[in-house]
Amino acid sequence: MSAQREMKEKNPWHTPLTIIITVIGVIAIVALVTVAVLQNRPVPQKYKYGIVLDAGSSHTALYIYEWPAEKDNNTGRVEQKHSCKVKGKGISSYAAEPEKAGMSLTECMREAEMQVPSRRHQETPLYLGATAGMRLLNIENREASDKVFEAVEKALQGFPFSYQGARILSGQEEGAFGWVTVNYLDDRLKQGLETTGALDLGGASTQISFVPHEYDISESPSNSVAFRLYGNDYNLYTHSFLCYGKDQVLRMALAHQTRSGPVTMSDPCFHPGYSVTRNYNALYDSPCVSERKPKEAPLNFTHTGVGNFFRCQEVVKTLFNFTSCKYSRCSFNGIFQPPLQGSFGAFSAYYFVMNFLNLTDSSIPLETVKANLANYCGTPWNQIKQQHPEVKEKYLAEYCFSGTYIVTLLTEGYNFTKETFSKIKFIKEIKGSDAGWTLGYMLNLTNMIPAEAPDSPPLPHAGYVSIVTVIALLLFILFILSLRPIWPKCSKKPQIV
Ligand SMILES: Nc1ccn([C@@H]2O[C@H](COP(=O)(O)OP(=O)(O)OP(=O)(O)O)[C@@H](O)[C@H]2O)c(=O)n1
Repeated sequence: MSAQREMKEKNPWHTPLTIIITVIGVIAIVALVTVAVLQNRPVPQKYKYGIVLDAGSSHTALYIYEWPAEKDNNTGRVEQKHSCKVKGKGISSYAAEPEKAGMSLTECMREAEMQVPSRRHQETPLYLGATAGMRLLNIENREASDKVFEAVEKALQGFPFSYQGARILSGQEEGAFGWVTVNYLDDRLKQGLETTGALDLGGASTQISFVPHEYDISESPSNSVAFRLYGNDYNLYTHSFLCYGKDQVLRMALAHQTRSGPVTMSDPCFHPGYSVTRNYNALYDSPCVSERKPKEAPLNFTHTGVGNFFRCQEVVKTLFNFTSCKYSRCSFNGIFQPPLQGSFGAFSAYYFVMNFLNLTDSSIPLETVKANLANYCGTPWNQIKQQHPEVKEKYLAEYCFSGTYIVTLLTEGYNFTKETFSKIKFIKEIKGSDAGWTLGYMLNLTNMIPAEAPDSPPLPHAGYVSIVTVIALLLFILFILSLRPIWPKCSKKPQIV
């Protein structure tokens, strides 16, 4: 009994020093892991914001973007937080009463004040970019266009954001930024994947942008834009056709069919039974058609529908000039276009129209698209109105024309074939953000896409904690092993001292 007690007393594990060292070691390791976990736990996310107003020909839209505050240096994803459609027409339609252009933005700007946390207002950049409507007004009446901008600037400066200016984007910028948006949202730029082309159809202009494969696009410098993004070089082909947006091209089609100044015009692009009175002066009040105005014409003409897709296609084709091309190859109107490459995203009015016609599914063959359009255009106007009582008549009447224009532009204009047509995806948005030029514009102006690839990201939180824990455990085991000299000897024989 006394020998056993003596054995216990001599067991080195039970010396106070060993116990103290072990306890301190364990506490130190637990403290190390705890500090690492607490110090690096994800803090509640803070965001920064940017606002872009897209002053289009048909309407203005406001977009609010947000991104994690710590990561505006290239690694955080910028996403659309909110959008607001300005009531009424585009700012270019306020040429005669410019103050109203400024006032029209108030409601959406108030929404923006609510959406962006007030502590971020002052640092939030606010941009306004105007597209083809203002390009046309600027051509037609420079003074009026300047007055509209003055009014818009004044209105925007009255809000608490960091106003960065209002300007007209060139067609090249509009095309290129649309391409940046689509490829940024698809994560193709950061990953260096093959890019998607961008097809944008507005009210007054239309853009095509893509990176051609092994084709020298320098033969037309005005159609090429060079980018270095995330360490990759891109030579982008882009072109914007002014007057080939869906509203202006409709004017051109009506002008073409009324060039002799008739009292009544039968239009294959409108449904049978459709009939409205149109004013000649109003129709020709645009630089896209003003030169075509007939010398002698009555005040009005009666616009009636016939509803024939194939004849409508013939009308649309007359709006494209295929005769002259000074480059190795052209799309139309003597504009250089390299061979189409890869897949395309088609947005804005491409989407609105094809979505209305139930033709956004890429698996629908081109021939079926045409057959559906032929059927749709041939449907009597009364029946169309009955089927879509919720759609404004003005828009409803134009879908036959718009659908025919889209198919003709893509196939005859840009040379999509029945094989390549299936590579077009009609899209409204990508991962919750609208497809369009605004996001690309803001990313560019805020330098949020770096030319070089960002440094590889630090370890994620979970990885960091795991590594600290494993290292701490290893240290603990090493510590225990270092105490080997004072470990009790494992012998069956009691150790008699
Ligand atoms: N639900 C909708 C919304 C818009 N549109 C039409 O789509 C066209 C283009 O709209 P948008 O992309 O907003 O063009 P804008 O920016 O106004 O034109 P642009 O870029 O040429 O200045 C316009 O004819 C508009 O009437 C439509 O058919 N259905």
